[in-house]
Amino acid sequence: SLLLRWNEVRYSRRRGLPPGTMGWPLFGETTEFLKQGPSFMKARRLRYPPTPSHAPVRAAAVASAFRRHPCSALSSHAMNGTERNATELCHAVPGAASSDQSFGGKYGSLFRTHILGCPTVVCMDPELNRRTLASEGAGFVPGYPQSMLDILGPNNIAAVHGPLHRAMRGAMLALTRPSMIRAALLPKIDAFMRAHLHGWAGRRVDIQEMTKEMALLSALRQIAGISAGPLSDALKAELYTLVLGTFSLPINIPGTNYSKGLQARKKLVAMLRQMIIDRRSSGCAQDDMLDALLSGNEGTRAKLSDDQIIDLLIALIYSGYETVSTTSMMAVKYLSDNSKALEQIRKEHLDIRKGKSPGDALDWNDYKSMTFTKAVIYETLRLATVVNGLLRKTTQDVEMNGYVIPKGWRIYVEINYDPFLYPEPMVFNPWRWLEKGLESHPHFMLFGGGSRMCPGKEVGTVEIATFLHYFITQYRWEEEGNNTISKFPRVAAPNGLHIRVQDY
Ligand code: HEM
Repeated sequence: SLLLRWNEVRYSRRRGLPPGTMGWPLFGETTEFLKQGPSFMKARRLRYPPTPSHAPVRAAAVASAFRRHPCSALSSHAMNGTERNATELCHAVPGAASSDQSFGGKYGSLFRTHILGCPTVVCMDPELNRRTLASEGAGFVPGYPQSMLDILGPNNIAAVHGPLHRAMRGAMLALTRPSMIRAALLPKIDAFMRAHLHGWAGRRVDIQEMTKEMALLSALRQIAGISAGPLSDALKAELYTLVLGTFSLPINIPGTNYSKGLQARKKLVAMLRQMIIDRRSSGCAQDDMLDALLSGNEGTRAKLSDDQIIDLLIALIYSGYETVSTTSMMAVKYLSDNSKALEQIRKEHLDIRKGKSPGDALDWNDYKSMTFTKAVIYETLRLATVVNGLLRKTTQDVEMNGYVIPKGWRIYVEINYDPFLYPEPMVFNPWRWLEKGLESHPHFMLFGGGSRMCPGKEVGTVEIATFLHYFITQYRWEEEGNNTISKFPRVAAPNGLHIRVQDY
């Protein structure tokens, strides 16, 4: 009790912090957070009253400065010190007032806690969140856990800022832009999915295992034309270990997931470096992402060094792997549990096949017509995502809603369960995406926002949609056995998700 009390008193001495509890010294409330997940947020949303009335520090001054300068019209170069200070803070006060009004002003939207080794402010106000993500450089940088930064490498896109981030992001966007998907990636994805889903009828399939393999092999094919075989098996083994390491405590003792993750990184880097050497010496063009990166073609303009290309390839594989695999697995699960949604999505895909012979591939127009499929994918992502919240780190004291968030704290941007944006947020309801144009809503953040918005959004959605197309039009299925699924902090079926598959 004394330790808990001491820890609270320690933090409550700081003026201007949002309400909240800090838990145990060092460990904070990490255990509760990891155990309870969304309920942890919900309980605190209800516990703390609306924020505007709290605004204890300089709120009025900042608000009046902001009134003189609508955020969008400001350029930081043209401002004097006071004004700049006011704008840096503007994502707090005015946004808070307006968003709390437009979102009902019913619940608290900010609270402090201590999770994942850092003092953290959890923000559940969609407008504040949007502004936080849009404010890289003005007080916020990505705040990914140390283990992730160490294992994904010094040139990882998540770890770099400024011009290097822009160069790496530019290279990645050039590889994943819609014209590339239409011309080069979709045909590869289509051919891969057909082969991957071939011959499942009559089998008991662990859909978790199959979607993992699918996401990895599909990415490897797009990146370097690698098909299933010894090389993909070796890459797979190292990647699985690397992923586990990125979600661990950064203690480098042999045997820990962190230490194994670092070893896996070393081996992956060696394999990718060899791949680059082989590709250069072979001299033949292969029309894949690696070729584009090595030649600086396809608008990847700024030529990257080999080390940067290697970390970019690791980022491409890592970012697309768990996101695509778990969403595909969970879409199958939600469709199994919801016959009305299954009927509707199946009709959409059978209609697409009507105009085609069995061997015809999906084209861009087919993908664009998959309205309900996209709704199913987004709803699945929202409810069972690997990206539950986004982390930012403050690089200076920052005001939010009139509270002062100290330099070096983390902001946890909660994106998926806002009850005003998503009424009955815990219910699987894909139709909500058809009603209000939620995808173009400014508070749609399933793929992040601002200058870190996911560059793989469209490729990832195309992969999941193509997988669902061939799965749903060829097969029906039933769940078998006692499958359990945990959704937080990672989506996983610890003993697999088994289904019995039959021809449709
Ligand atoms: C459907 C599945 C996907 C989801 C839900 C998703 C989600 C996200 C989110 C929320 C972010 C923002 C992270 C932040 O702001 O801290 C992000 C960033 C990123 N995503 Fe995705 N992603 C998906 C698929 C992909 C795919 C397939 C790729 C690769 C082709 C990819 C590559 C990246 C990269 C490289 C970043 C970092 C961007 C930067 O820092 O500039 N993602 N993703």
